[in-house]
Amino acid sequence: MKLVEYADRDMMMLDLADKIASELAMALDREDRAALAVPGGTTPGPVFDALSAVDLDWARVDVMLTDERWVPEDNPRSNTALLKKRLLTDKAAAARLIPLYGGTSAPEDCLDTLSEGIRGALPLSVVLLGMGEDMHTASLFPGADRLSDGLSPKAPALLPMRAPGADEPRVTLTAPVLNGAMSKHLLIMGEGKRAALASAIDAADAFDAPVKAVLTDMTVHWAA
Ligand SMILES: O=C1O[C@H](COP(=O)(O)O)[C@@H](O)[C@H](O)[C@H]1O
Repeated sequence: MKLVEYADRDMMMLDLADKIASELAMALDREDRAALAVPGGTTPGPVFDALSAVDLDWARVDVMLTDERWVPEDNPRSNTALLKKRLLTDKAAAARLIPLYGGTSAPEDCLDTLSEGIRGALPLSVVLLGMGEDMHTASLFPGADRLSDGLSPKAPALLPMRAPGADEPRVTLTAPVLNGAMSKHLLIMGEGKRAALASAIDAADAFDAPVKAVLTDMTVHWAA
């Protein structure tokens, strides 16, 4: 794992967007298509704003979330709504969205269809992850009902996840899919998350600190 500390948050967002854009461009030089997975939540919006304006052959890029809260797009907690509003706009509007929400009452009811779409886009060229102060990443939460399945090297690409720390059912890309990305970035801000990262590094295993499962070869981007 490599930790990059930035003097300020704005600089971090712009630098990170630039890095992701060049990694996608390199992937498109090698392959017909590139795949980018990004988090939801409160942190990545400014990276999305910067990325969406980048000149790239977006029509050859598949974009998916690392995880989704099982809520419709008109719910303010919808990660898909954030993605559509802040990333899949401007030049990046030409990218193909691989959905992680299927509109059924439970994720299990359309898991096969969603998984099929994801499998067709793998492996990921670039993954950008977020992290909560509870050390969850994507929707791999401490204490989640299927955490052990999600951390397994034999995990399917996508799993439903329910956890005491999550307000609603989730779906999440699993550890092997996240770790299979050619390039991995973790974006965190503030002292609380910096301390959480340190705790995860020191943790005995990933069950109490799921982000630990994806830290190998990770670049962590942090600003106070
Ligand atoms: O619930 C989620 O939380 C994490 C962290 O979100 P943040 O608001 O602290 O940035 C996020 O990475 C994940 O995609 C999201 O579903």
